[in-house]
Amino acid sequence: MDAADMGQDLSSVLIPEEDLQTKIKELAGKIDADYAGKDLLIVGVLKGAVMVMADLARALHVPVHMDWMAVSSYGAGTKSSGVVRVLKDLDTDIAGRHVLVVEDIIDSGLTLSWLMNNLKSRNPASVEICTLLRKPDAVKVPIDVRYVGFDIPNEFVIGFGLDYDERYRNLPFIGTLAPHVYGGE
Ligand SMILES: O=P(O)(O)OC[C@H]1O[C@H](OP(=O)(O)OP(=O)(O)O)[C@H](O)[C@@H]1O
Ligand SMILES: Nc1nc2[nH]cnc2c(=O)[nH]1
Ligand SMILES: [Mg+2]
Repeated sequence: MDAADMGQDLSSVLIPEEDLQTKIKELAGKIDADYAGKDLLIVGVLKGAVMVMADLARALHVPVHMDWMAVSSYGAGTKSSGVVRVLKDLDTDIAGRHVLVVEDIIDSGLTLSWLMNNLKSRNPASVEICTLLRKPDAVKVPIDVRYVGFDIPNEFVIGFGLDYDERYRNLPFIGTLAPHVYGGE
């Protein structure tokens, strides 16, 4: 599916595919430098982080282990419920490990704030965050983020892993959804 196929659902392309790929390679370069000589576990937060995790992992040169957690706080809406549900836990014991959490977006920050507390209680050697997108104007809880791709405006975005009611995750770019799709103005 491309922008043309989306017809009237898409309001605009916010970040084109090429810019996403360039940025992910840049982030991978920083991570490679910071974790040289270390044993790194990258943890993707399902489902949104699937695309960034897959592309980031392939752009990294340091050896990595990969694991996944599935958490959800948005359900079918465009607002965080604030209640984080763990749908799948890690398979890995992270005690003593260097962990890098990979996310698609920090919006209110509620998901990652909860997740970081949860992961820190398991005594990793270190735990840091890499997020492709962040909405500075929407953050409700301060989060210490080591790697950020793009700071974006406070609009509901879709594509590159991000869904609206489970649709649009497969778009190769980040777009904004036309308000009529989710009942806005
Ligand atoms: O900073 P926050 O306001 O907490 O929002 C960010 C979270 O919301 C989305 O996940 P969602 O709960 O929609 O699940 P999904 O990844 O399966 O789509 C996104 O992937 C982040 O995990
Ligand atoms: N699809 C999507 N999911 C989100 N979860 C938190 N913020 C967003 C957003 O802007 N878009
Ligand atoms: Mg998510």
